Amino acid sequence: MERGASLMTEFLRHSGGAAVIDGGLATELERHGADLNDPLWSAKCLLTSPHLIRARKAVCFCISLGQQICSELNAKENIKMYMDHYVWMVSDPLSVVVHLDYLEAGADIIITASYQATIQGFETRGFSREESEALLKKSVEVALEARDIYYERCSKSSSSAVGDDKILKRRPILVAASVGSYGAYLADGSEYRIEGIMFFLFCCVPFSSGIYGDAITLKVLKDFHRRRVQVLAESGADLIAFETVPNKIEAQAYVEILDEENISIPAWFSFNSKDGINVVSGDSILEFASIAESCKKVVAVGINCTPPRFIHGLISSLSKVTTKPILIYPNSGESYDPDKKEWVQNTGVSDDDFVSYVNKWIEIGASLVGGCCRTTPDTIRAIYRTLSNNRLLQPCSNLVDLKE
Ligand SMILES: C[S+](C)CC[C@H](N)C(=O)O
Ligand SMILES: N[C@@H](CCS)C(=O)O
Ligand SMILES: [Zn+2]
Repeated sequence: MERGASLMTEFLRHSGGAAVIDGGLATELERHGADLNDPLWSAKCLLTSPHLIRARKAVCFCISLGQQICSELNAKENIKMYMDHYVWMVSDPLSVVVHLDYLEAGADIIITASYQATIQGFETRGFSREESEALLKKSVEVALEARDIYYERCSKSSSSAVGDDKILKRRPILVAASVGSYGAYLADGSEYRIEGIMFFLFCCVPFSSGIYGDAITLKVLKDFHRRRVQVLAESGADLIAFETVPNKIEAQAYVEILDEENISIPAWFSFNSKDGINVVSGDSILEFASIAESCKKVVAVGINCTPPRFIHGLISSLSKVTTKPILIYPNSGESYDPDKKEWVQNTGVSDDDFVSYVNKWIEIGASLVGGCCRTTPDTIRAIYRTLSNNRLLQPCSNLVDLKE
């Protein structure tokens, strides 16, 4: 069996046959006060990292002076102890907080803040190629750091759950490096809405979302994504999450990159739908699924950022054509206004309604369930509880055990 395929099979086995994906990252960052009205959207939070990394070095220096526990004394444990206290200050605090909130809500998989992080997008903001690649890596480092802190909290906790509803249970946790589509880079919501308008110089060209116009060929998409995927694959993430894929040409580009570039970690493919029948561009789900099916490195296929009411039908369609585990992480059902970069509130479903569907989704074939935009740690906690009542959790201390 391919190493990647066995990773997901083993992960699901240890998770009792069903695993929990985290919830919306960007919208949760916003709920904590981040202003993401920016072409980089959630990736804007990564821009703080260069000076924060420098701050981390400064803290080590101060500690070494004051406590004489610098590296020449080889007192790494002491440094680590002090670092634990400073980690909130010296890391990208908001992303760590959000990843940790999801882990403590029961998520088995956390997805990095790289959805709208692209080398091209960072370069437009004046970063060099090297800095842009470092920012991509930073998105994974932040998630890995959150996982480490989480495991440490689990070790310190005497029970698997504490009074304030935090789930502190040592279990296999995967870090999935998000790759948003070319449409996400365009930052006009074109990966999400059906119709859009693109302006080229003085002419106005209507296009179907996800098609991007004739100039954006398979080759252009491969060239656009190649280096980003390579960097994320070498960053320490466990898998790549190709998310909110709006059309089959982009799925094909991803498959070819995975196959041609010797990408060392597996991936999942997740499309979104506005009608419950096709992917956003109007391409058929069956074609999308067959592209994913053709690639051994793709270890799960599914649907994200799609209203919950469409999920049942989409799982039924997918389950007829895929042999891979099916993942679903719907949004709250609210609509997105791409021009204002805002969600239209009160158009979605409550957490109770969302969670009431979960067992049915599992029953008809989903194996990985979480939430996308406008879902919160509360949504994920409710999913965890629902699934915990049904799944048979098998003891496994961490991913290292899992890989062995
Ligand atoms: C899936 S949509 C909500 C993501 C945000 C979009 N790419 C934008 O920049 O507005
Ligand atoms: N992983 C991304 C998906 C956006 S559709 C996020 O949660 O922000
Ligand atoms: Zn979303």
